[in-house]
Amino acid sequence: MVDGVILAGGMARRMGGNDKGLVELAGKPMIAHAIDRISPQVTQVLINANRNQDSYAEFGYQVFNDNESGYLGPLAGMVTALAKTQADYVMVVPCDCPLLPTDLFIRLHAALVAQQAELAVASDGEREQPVVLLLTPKLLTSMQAFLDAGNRKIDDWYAAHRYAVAEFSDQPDAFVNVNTPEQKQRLAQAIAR
Ligand SMILES: Nc1nc2c(ncn2[C@@H]2O[C@H](COP(=O)(O)OP(=O)(O)OP(=O)(O)O)[C@@H](O)[C@H]2O)c(=O)[nH]1
Repeated sequence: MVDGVILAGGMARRMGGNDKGLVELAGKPMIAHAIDRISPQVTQVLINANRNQDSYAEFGYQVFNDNESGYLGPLAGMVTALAKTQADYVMVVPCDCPLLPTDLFIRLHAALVAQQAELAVASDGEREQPVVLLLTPKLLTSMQAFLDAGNRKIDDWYAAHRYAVAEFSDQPDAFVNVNTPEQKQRLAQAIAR
């Protein structure tokens, strides 16, 4: 079993505070693009959101918040997901990457197994994508302790583990990420072409 967790719990300051997952891109809310890419690959989709939960629930999937006071960053969403999952794996993706690979799970899993790793992270060939991870529930204790100690940087957390890297250099746009209204407009134009 694989839970696909879509992180939509940020403040989206660069988007002017508009809830990024609900902002429209090419005719549908941004998170709907991630759902379309991820849902065929996982057993169930879970949405991690800290506001507008009723709107997120309309997509038909379970919605959960960070269970922490304040916005502590994506790690807080991941910790909560690992604490509640019943699945063998949790695949985490952000809500603001509309072109995620349709073979994301299979390749993260293959890398994890081949490299006998504890987790796998995606890379675009140049940079690791710290919010695109394949995790197992065993990692909860370590992630919770890292967060409780005041740490927030995901790559610092996983660097202390045996981690595999799955490269997607064959899909150069896979992790194109939308943070600002200008980036959103550029991507909408590219999708329309
Ligand atoms: N659960 C949760 N997810 C978060 C939090 N902060 C960011 N994220 C998610 O992590 C991913 C990357 O977030 P960023 O773009 O760095 O942060 P953001 O808050 O969405 O946007 P900015 O405020 O413009 O930096 C997105 O999917 C966010 O929804 C948080 O405090 N909790």
